[in-house]
Amino acid sequence: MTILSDVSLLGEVAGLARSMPVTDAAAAEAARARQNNLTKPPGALGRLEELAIFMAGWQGTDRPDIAGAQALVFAGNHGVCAQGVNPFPQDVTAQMVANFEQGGAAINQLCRANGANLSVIALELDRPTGDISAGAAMSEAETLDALRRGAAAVDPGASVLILGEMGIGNSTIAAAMAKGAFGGDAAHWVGKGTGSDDAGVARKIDVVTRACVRHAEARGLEILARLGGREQAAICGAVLEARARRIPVILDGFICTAATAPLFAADRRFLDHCLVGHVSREPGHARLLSELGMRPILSLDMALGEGSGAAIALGVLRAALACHNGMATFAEAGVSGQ
Ligand SMILES: Cc1cc2ncn([C@H]3O[C@H](COP(=O)(O)O)[C@@H](O)[C@H]3O)c2cc1C
Ligand SMILES: O=C(O)c1cccnc1
Repeated sequence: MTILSDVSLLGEVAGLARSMPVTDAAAAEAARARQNNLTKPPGALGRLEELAIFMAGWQGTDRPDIAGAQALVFAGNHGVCAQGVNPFPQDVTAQMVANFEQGGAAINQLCRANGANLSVIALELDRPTGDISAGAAMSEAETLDALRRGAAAVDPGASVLILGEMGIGNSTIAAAMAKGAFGGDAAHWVGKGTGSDDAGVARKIDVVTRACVRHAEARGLEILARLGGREQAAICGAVLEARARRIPVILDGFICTAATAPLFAADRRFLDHCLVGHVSREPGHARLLSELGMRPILSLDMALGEGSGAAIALGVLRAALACHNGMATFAEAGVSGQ
């Protein structure tokens, strides 16, 4: 059973926001009180203190744990590649999935280095979604199917969930989703992706502009069906399932964050349990984070995807919780307070 088991129409997803668990204010307050008693000047661990308190609220305990970290990378292919928006050939999606399975990608190393258990889920790579500049990416049934795949992939026992994506052409999809949710010029959302030249970026801007004109009436989860893709829908499904199970989520870069924009557009409370691991070099990401009111944990000039920035941020979260759970209080250590 997942949170989506009883959902048969996309329009029903927005209604789930009403019955979602919220952060446990008492647990967060107890964690804040503990932080203020630890042997350091108040607030001296800065953002690490806020991260520990955030984890406490979602896990519902003043001593949050991070032992079972799960990383999920969803892969999909996109019909919009027919528009020449991708420097690398579409076959690279499946080739990278094989590379993930053999342990050879950046995300494999970053999960190993930061203690996350990685699974890769390929979503019908031999059947790309529709070209968003010519029609809808997915039907309602296809969207629901990918949402369910994402929800089903979440380990109910995970202490934190890292999300990532792989899909050649999906920096164009991310720009279209961000524009669909927040408006603005396509040029504000489009970037080089894997290394488009100026002509390639101009093509991406044109495609995103045309797609958003075609799908101008899309709202909420319809943005996902019309302008998104399977890995984007699976990310949304995983975010929803994690929320139902009170599992905090770390989103990755521009593409992963943009995947969740339809949830935010449907009901902004859907992303309350999500952190953003890093701000990507892709210029639309900082703009998107400002629209979402989210502050990234890291800024490392990365533009990779795969969940890479989120996996590195897991290391920061681990450091935050090591201090929170392991430090002595002033009383325990016999250190004088103020
Ligand atoms: C070898 C390789 C590994 C990757 N890992 C993530 N991406 C990233 O690049 C893609 C998006 O960029 P664009 O829209 O320009 O195609 C996505 O698959 C994303 O995850 C990769 C891309 C490549 C080429
Ligand atoms: O920020 C991202 O998610 C990103 C940017 C470029 C290429 N792939 C992913």
